[in-house]
Amino acid sequence: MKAIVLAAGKATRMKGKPKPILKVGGVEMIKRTVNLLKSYVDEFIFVVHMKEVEDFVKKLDVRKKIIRNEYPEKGNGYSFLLALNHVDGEFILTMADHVYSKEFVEKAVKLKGLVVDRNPKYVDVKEATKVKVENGNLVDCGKNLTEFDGVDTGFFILSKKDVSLTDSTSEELSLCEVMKSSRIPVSYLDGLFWMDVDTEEELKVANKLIVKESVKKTGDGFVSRHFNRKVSTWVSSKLVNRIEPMTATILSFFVGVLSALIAFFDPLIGGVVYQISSILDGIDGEIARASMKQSEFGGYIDSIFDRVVDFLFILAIATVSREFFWGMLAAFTTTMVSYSTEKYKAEFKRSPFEEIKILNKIPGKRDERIFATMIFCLFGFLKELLIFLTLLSIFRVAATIYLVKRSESP
Ligand SMILES: O=P(O)(O)O[C@H]1[C@@H](O)[C@@H](OP(=O)(O)O[C@@H]2[C@@H](O)[C@H](O)[C@@H](O)[C@H](O)[C@@H]2O)[C@H](O)[C@@H](O)[C@@H]1O
Ligand SMILES: Nc1ccn([C@@H]2O[C@H](COP(=O)(O)O)[C@@H](O)[C@H]2O)c(=O)n1
Ligand SMILES: [Mg+2]
Repeated sequence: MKAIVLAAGKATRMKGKPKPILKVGGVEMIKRTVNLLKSYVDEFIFVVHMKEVEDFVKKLDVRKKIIRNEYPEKGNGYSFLLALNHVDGEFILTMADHVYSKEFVEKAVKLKGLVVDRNPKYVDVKEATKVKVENGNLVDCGKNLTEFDGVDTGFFILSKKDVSLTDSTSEELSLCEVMKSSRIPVSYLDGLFWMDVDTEEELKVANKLIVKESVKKTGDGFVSRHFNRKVSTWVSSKLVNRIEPMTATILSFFVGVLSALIAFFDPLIGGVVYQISSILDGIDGEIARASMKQSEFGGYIDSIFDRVVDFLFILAIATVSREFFWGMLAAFTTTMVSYSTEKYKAEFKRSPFEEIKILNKIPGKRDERIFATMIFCLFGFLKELLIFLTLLSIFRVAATIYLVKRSESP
């Protein structure tokens, strides 16, 4: 299937900036859409006007045709008609200045016609293009409709036969006019994440929402879900367009090592810095997922660095408290918590947190251990901390093994 991507806008409300190549959530808007669509599309038809956009699109590693629209003032309907000559049969049509979640695209590509949102959660309906539908077809559209059935998401799955060429003689031809005169079919997809980014403010909001959406759905402990992620996503939204995931991984690792070095001299301060490193440890994954830069090596090294930091911190506490027996047990058992879930992924080729949902609730995850460590360090209960970590980790590992065995039993 082909996809037409309209990227010839003048971006008047953003002072003429090349909107399609502005970064949102760490990746250029047009590239985000291409990345989400490329598994469904065998050729992209880009309609461009700005040289910067054309140069960027030329570098995209996809099969493509680039059509220059010399008259952007003629409207996005004119851009669409320029591209229509290059498609046959069914095709996708979307806007280069819209951002969509993966879930939205996965569901939208199975629909027909204009995808309409009856419960838009992330756009200003007053500013949005609203649509009127009769018998499943588009009969009216525009920003000023007072009676409407939903909001135009800027995502279409059309067949060439759906589109009747309009005989409009007006100077400017909007996509709305083309689609209205063709009475194209309409499908509904409600309440999922998508945005039309027309202003600087909407760019900031989209950035924040994409990072917020990038929090992993499973595998976080209680402290991470209810506290750490609130802080890390705020930091990630500030850094997502500026740093790579690996930079964040290395940063949180060094803060973790620093916390252990400090704990050798002052466990109280060391414990607080350890908790800060734990919060920072969420940033690398958030940036990786938001900017579509997840990598196996990134996940691999992120986890290994965490083991090193946890070992060093426990070594510091064992040294200061001269409790090496409990220190050795705490270091071993906390490492086994990670091993017991990562080995599950290696053997069963699935996430234990997806397969055995209760594992997301059982205490003993790293974020919970580190938060508890900070509390024990604040009160100077160092030996008690090592015993606590050992017993909690033994409980978590035993529970994991039991639940894995039970999940495998017929
Ligand atoms: O002891 P567990 O919890 O199994 O250790 C897991 C942890 O190292 C994971 O790291 P990740 O970066 O994915 O998780 C962060 C936690 O480490 C932080 O403590 C928390 O504050 C942050 O929000 C994240 O949840 C590894 O990916 C796993 O492989 C490892 O098992
Ligand atoms: N450099 C990195 C670091 C992490 N990842 C991915 O994120 C996952 C960890 O997520 P957190 O939010 O808990 O940090 C990790 O398993 C990787 O999938 C990455 O791709 N690159
Ligand atoms: Mg991490």
